[in-house]
Amino acid sequence: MDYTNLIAGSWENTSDGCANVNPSDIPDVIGMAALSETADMDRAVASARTAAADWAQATPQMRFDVLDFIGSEILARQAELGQLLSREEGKTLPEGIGEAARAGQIFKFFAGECLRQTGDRLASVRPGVEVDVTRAPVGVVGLITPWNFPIAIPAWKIAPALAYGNAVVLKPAELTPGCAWALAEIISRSGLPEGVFNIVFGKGASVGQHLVDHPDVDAVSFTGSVPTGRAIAAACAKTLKKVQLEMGGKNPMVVLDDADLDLAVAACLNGAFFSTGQRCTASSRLIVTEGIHDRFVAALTTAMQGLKVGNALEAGIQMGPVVDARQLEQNLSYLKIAADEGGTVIGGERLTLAQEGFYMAPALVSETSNDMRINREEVFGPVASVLRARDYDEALALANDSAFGLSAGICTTSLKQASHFKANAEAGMVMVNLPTAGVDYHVPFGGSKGSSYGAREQGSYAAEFYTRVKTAYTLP
Ligand SMILES: NC(=O)C1=CN([C@@H]2O[C@H](COP(=O)(O)OP(=O)(O)OC[C@H]3O[C@@H](n4cnc5c(N)ncnc54)[C@H](OP(=O)(O)O)[C@@H]3O)[C@@H](O)[C@H]2O)C=CC1
Ligand SMILES: O=C(O)CCC(=O)C(=O)O
Repeated sequence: MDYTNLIAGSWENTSDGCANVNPSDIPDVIGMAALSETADMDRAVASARTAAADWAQATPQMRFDVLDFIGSEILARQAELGQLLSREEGKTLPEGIGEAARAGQIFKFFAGECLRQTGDRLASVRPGVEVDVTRAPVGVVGLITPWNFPIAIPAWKIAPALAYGNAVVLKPAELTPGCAWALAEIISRSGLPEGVFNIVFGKGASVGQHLVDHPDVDAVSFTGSVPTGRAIAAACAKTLKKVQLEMGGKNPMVVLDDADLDLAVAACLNGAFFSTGQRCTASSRLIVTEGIHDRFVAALTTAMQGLKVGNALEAGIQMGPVVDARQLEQNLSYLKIAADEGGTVIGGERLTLAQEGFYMAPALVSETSNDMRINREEVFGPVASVLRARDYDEALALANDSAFGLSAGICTTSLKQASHFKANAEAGMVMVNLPTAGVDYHVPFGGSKGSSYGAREQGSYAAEFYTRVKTAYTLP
């Protein structure tokens, strides 16, 4: 399978390619993705620019029909797309199918948004003058997406971009081109005018950077690592582009003495290890009060060690492989750093299974302190650390002592403490008796502090980024 660029409505052949490797079974090469050059990106941006004006004028019905078509087809093909996703990214098949379904639902939600136009007609402070406040598309938006949600994240950027009348250039992650191409192929048959949506495969450092720097791009939405996000924000400032960044997390999950132990263990098992821990919302710091600490660590260790690790496509597997060799090395090196700094590492061995893949056992690091690197830096693997806290107040202080602020959770049966935590946790998303990861598609997503920058993604709040507010005065 060749994953080729879609520019101005044409699929383009390219000579060079980058292999799409199955992390569960390394010899399984799923396809080859175009290794584009900056000239390809120039043509994609030019195509979007040419198509942008007409799409900005498209009726709500036209936009609805396009997005509804895309959502319906993704939902109808969720099993097949989920299989491709799990094969190229390594999350388990139920997780892959669930993510594909989520992508379909996102397009359906934003199809509805096309019809829910909002605006204000106001009286002016001047007699006889009318004031209209409306939202206009931003223009050409560049979307840069990571490998860990290879269909849902492109979906939650593309769908609002199109719904609010923008033209798009997508640069998906090199590690997971298959889902991005499948999504582009559906979009190419949706009735969307040619050139409104373009996809360019290739390296972030070359074509991704070129998209960010391009003077004809009006806005950039990015999800990925902190260093790349910061560099993109700096580059966007030079050309005064709108920019939206979703980056890392070091998400705390507080477990209080009064928590339902089984529920807390289930929430932490899910939050820390499902999707191989490769979620920016993963519960990576488990902050546990004294009275439940030892029982919690023992129960979570048993549950973690019971997780069936293996080929993402096999039935019954609960944790797939790590996405690639570099990420596996990063995870293992953080476990070594944690041990060197005095933590007790449980699990986390590299695994050799029947198939050659990037496998490791999930890991818990107990007896840690919040100044250790394992608690300050994002690992992005199936690794969670445990911190002891005297009481709720200390647990909250530890939770908030982080450069990140994406998601924060608490397990408690106390309404008082749950309410206090919701109000005082320094995070964009707060979960009570639920994992820190796994969010709804119709409400805002994003964090505070070093996790996010710019307007929120998802739900109707996405309009903030994908539109510009226009104020018009009329003397009739
Ligand atoms: N918050 C999150 O959801 C995610 C966080 N991460 C974190 O980032 C670490 C590294 O993962 P990685 O995939 O390399 O993350 P990156 O931030 O490097 O990549 C994310 C996206 O940005 C692109 N990109 C890379 N460099 C540039 C650039 N200079 N200009 C424009 N686009 C660029 C990448 O392209 P390409 O892939 O082709 O290089 C990819 O599409 C992980 O270990 C994890 O800690 C990773 C993924 C998601
Ligand atoms: O937890 C989720 O549902 C979404 C996580 C996410 O967007 C990410 O890891 O990039």
